[in-house]
Amino acid sequence: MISRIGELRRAVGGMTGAFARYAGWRGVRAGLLVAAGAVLDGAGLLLLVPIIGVVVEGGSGRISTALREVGLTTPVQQLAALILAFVLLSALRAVTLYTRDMAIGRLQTGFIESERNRAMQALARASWSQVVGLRHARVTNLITTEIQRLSSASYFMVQGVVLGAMLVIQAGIAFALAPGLAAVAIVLLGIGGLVFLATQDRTREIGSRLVGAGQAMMANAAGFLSGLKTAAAQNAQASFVAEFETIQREIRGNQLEFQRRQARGRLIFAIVSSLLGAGVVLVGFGWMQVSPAILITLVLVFGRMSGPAMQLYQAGQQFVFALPSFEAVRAMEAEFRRGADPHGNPVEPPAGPILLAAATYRHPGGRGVGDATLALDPGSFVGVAGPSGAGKTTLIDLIVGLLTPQSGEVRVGGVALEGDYRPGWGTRIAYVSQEGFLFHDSIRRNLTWATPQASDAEIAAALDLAGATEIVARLEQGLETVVGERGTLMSGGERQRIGLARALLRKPRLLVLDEAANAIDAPAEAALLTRLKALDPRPTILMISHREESLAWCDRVIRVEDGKVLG
Ligand SMILES: Nc1ncnc2c1ncn2[C@@H]1O[C@H](COP(=O)(O)OP(=O)(O)OP(=O)(O)O)[C@@H](O)[C@H]1O
Repeated sequence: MISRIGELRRAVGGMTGAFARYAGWRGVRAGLLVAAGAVLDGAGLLLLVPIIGVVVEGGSGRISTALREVGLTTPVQQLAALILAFVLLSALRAVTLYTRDMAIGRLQTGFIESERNRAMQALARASWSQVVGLRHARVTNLITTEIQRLSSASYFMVQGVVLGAMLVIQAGIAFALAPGLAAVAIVLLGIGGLVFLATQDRTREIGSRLVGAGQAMMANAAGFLSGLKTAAAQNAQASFVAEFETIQREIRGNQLEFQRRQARGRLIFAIVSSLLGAGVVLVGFGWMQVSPAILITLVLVFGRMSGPAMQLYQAGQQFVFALPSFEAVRAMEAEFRRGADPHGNPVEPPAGPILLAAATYRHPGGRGVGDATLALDPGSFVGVAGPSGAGKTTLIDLIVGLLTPQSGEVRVGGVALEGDYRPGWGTRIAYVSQEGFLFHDSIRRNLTWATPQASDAEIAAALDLAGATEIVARLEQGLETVVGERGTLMSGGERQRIGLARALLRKPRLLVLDEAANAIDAPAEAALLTRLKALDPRPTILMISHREESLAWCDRVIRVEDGKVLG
């Protein structure tokens, strides 16, 4: 049990530490506001003693004596003064709580934003070899659903701090009023806290299972959506739906179990706290001869404590339940950071040829490219050919700097493609894939995604070069037409031309065409390649293709076979 509590403590420490590091001095300010709110709350409660004293006993306490000394002799005068003080205190408390809640709200939303940004930055900086094996559903789930749960974890964590501060002050008041009685109640509360801790590893486990089920649900939905056409054509939707339903059942089961635990907690708490209240009245009245004003105030204090104590219990449970989301988000981030390149300022490599000297990259499993030696002059138009799985993409990934050779070297303009040169080289590359990679937005936004400053004239020139002017002219809304998810409202050839126009708009030093024109008919492709060859200045063009008639346009063709680069 000790080790389980230790593990839970470490997990709680991880999240609270992250929050504290994010909050910094703003956290100190919020903490002071929390403390001030609790103190004012306690002061309001303490003021009840003289108020009840005046009402019940006609004013015999120390405060009544002090009030008499300043000229407030009748109980009505004293009550009026005390109630005025109470109202002022309540107003001050309300203002403090407002400021506190705003400060906490800002911290909480800022924390979530920073966690989301951290995760995205880590993803953006992760090495390609890590990213390539990534389950998209996992990332999507983590940066949406799990970060949302993390948001509720941070809410309950902060709420726990606020409630804890209130309880400490109230316990202090109870202790000041009747030390013996309060000590017993406080010890019992402490035992309750320990029991709580010891039973929460199960709550955390349910939370972890929910993270797993959430990822499975996202993977199912993503798989279904990406294979929608195939599934619909083959009437195979039922298997996705069946899997989806199974995952839903698992999610519901976990959520129900958590709710059962919460409800059971509330039940036990309600019984124990009413027994405690009854015990306080009986013991205080029967044995300890506590004065009525103090006894009534004590009952009010305990009554007032039971709500926050119950909320604290529930907040603690909710926090532990959502904690695995924080752990999952941070685990993903750590995974990305492990293999990431240190990022400085991108520096463009000097002009000059691209050289590969015995560059080798082997994927897990041993396939890839070995001992590739090659020189590509600026402005050359080079074809890359070879059977499927031969290593063409791996070779290109080495040239563009997505992969770092495990041995050998890639040099651009005389410098090794390392450190700041790698991202710098990336800024001068345009990569066009077979799919065209369009996202659900207008053609204009798709075109200017990497070059937001591009003018209309530049856009028109790029569309012309890619042979896409006609395509856009045919559309009622022209450049403002939305292309659908992954460009599905356009044909394959149209997508490829828009993708190519976007690449040309970048005016790259290296243009990679990865089967980027295979959906365009042969005469149109010939016209396109003629225009590309005539570009002045011409970027180095690397064109992967399986079509011999396309490769015939190149100045030179490199053949890749079984991981070996020939020519
Ligand atoms: N991330 C990876 N992990 C493990 N093996 C990989 C990975 N990426 C590629 N491979 C393997 O390395 C070999 C070369 O792959 P590559 O994608 O470079 O081939 P290719 O010539 O571009 O093929 P295609 O023409 O089919 O696109 C293949 O056998 C492939 O299965």
